[in-house]
Amino acid sequence: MKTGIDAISFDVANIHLPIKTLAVARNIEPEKLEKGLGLIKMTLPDVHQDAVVFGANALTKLIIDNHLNLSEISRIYIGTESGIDSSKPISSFLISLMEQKFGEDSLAECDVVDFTFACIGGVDALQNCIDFVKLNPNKKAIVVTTDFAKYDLNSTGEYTQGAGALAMLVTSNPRIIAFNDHWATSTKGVFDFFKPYRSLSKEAITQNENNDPWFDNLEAEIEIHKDQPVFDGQYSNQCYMDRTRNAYFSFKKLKNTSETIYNTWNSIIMHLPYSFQGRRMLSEIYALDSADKIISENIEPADYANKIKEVGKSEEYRKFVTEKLQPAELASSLIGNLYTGSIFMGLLSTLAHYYDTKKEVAGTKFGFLAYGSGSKSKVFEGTIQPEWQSALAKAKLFENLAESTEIGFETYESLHKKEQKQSIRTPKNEWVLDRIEKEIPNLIGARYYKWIE
Ligand SMILES: CC(C)(COP(=O)([O-])OP(=O)([O-])OC[C@H]1O[C@@H](n2cnc3c(N)ncnc32)[C@H](O)[C@@H]1OP(=O)([O-])[O-])[C@@H](O)C(=O)NCCC(=O)NCCSC(=O)C[C@@](C)(O)CC(=O)[O-]
Repeated sequence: MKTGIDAISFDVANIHLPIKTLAVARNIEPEKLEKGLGLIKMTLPDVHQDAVVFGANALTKLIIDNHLNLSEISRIYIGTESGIDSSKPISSFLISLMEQKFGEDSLAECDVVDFTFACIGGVDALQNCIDFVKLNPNKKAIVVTTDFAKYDLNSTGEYTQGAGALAMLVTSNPRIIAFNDHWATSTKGVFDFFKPYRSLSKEAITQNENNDPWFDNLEAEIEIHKDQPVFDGQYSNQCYMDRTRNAYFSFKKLKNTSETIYNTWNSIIMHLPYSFQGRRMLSEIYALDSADKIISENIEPADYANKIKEVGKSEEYRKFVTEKLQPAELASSLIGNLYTGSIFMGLLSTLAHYYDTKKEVAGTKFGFLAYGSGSKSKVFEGTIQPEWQSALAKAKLFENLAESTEIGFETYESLHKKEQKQSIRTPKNEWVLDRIEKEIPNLIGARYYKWIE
């Protein structure tokens, strides 16, 4: 019995700042962002959007486009690191919104929960749902990944921002991709990127040393949780590289093979915090696992990094990137980081590209290299199924991304600082954040959403 993804839908923020505009405003060479990191646009939520809204919209599309009968859905598992409440998971919001739209108690027997492990939470949810469906082949599960990758203004993460969600139906005998049984993991507890609760004294708030506009409305000593992470960019790259390399070679061990695994993969789908992360990180694995061992096992550690750099710049590696990685990068360049959704957007981008260019990939294997800060990598593979094209006929990924509304730098900053009060786009056929309760004492902070026809 095969198990995997039967249908995919998505909802990404449909307003964007061109990366060139940001580069000029921040005095960064545009070529560094465009040609060095592969960035074209950066998406961000409108006034009425948050992680619940993106997740609810992707899930609603999945249900409607695939005529799903909700009584058949046994699980809705969410991957997210943009939780809006420390107790009530995003899945609890999604259940109430779906019941609002599709009928009271329509999901009353469905198990729901959020998985948080930075960007890899969606892969954890998927693996869990796959195992569940393997044990219960007649049951169906849904994985939703939803996030807003928000970074501080002027930080090195700023140009990698993005927002949106994907929803995936997990079934037996899936139409899109069936996953093979080996899932390799590499874990190490590190502080490369995290979102701690920060204690702020009254004095620190008054001084506001970093001129953070967020402090303006704070008066008392407070424990705050900011959407923006604390991170060390270059160290996070090192952690990404170490975990994915270890997981990749564990995967080889699990498969008990000495063959060059990436050569057996038609496409490689990696977590992409920005478009070119995969190509910048994979050269090491490429060199280490090449059939003719580009790097000799006896190489001196000092020469090792230089050799990897050399390999990364070689014509052969460039060809490899164009063939196996580039299709996954296309959507990332136009969206930015989706955190938990990035790896699945890479899958959708690859398939949408092959769909649009009429390339048949049924029967080929795709390799996945997932990463989440903190840190964990998982490596696994799947085989594209014969019905993948009909299952994705409604996706229209690149047409949808082309309709995104461009905003200027001032609007971007005012959205980022939450000073913008009026939505940029008029919502239609979608969920929106209606209000956040401020008046009723035991409901302060409760968030209400509504469907706009
Ligand atoms: C990712 C970094 C660190 C990049 O940091 P950075 O300092 O902006 O860029 P860089 O110096 O690392 O690389 C710039 C590249 O542009 C090139 N360049 C320079 N100038 C030019 C030019 N004129 N023309 C053409 N190319 C140019 C330059 O040569 C270089 O390419 P390379 O040669 O190394 O391949 C930064 O954006 C950052 O801090 N981002 C936030 C953290 C992050 O994304 N980390 C990634 C790994 S961790 C992860 O993926 C998990 C995460 C973040 O998604 C969170 C989660 O799990 O929840």
